[in-house]
Amino acid sequence: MPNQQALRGIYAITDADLLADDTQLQTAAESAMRGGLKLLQYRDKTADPSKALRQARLLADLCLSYNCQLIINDDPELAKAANAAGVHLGQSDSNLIDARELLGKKAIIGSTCHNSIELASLAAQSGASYLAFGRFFPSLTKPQAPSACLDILKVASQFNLPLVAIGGIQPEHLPSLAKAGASMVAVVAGIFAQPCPKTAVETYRNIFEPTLSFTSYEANYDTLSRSV
Ligand SMILES: Cc1ncc(COP(=O)(O)OP(=O)(O)O)c(N)n1
Ligand SMILES: Cc1ncsc1CCOP(=O)(O)O
Ligand SMILES: [Mg+2]
Repeated sequence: MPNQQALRGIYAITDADLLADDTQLQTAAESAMRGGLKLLQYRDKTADPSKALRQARLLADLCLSYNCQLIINDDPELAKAANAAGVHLGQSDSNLIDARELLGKKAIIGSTCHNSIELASLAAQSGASYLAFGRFFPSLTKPQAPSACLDILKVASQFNLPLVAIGGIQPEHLPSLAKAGASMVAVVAGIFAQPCPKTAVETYRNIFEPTLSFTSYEANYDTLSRSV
């Protein structure tokens, strides 16, 4: 299991349409990491298991060099095979408790909660490492994703878990998301549809990170845990 770091800051998610082959994936992911990315999700819905394993391992190697944590979307077995830091599970994916058993207590396991405090409560009880809400804004990557409103983040602070906001997030949205309680923002197109992912990550970080210190769930934590 790679080193654990605080779950806060920018969370980039890859996209198979935007990054069509291994070279594009590697180049874009490395560029994002050179911009200071510390959390990356591998998301490929094309369901080709051999490609998925090859690319997940490629990203895992790259993440090691940049001290970035790799999360695999949907697939706990792939996360294990690639020695990733964890997995992100939606409501139609594998069961969180089974994934925890497979990956161990140190694994990062995220759960999609859409706009629902009931789903968040279930995920928290099942041992989720973070709760993801969204989509907050129109998204070209997943236009049909159920929408969420900022208030859900405020209500979800009761779980004392890192809260992720996702869906159409642009730099100008960051102050309101941080103020509402997001400790991470998950971004696909805002980073990987840009000509330079490094510059994009720097732009998001420069706006989000200073705001976070005073507004995230970590405000109650010892400053030592603030280590993006
Ligand atoms: C950080 C983060 N949040 C939400 C999702 C969406 O997961 P899911 O609902 O399972 O949808 P797909 O991504 O599988 O289409 C995510 N991947 N990451
Ligand atoms: C996977 C996912 N789940 C809800 S919105 C979304 C896509 C986010 O991508 P983008 O940042 O390009 O809107
Ligand atoms: Mg899923």
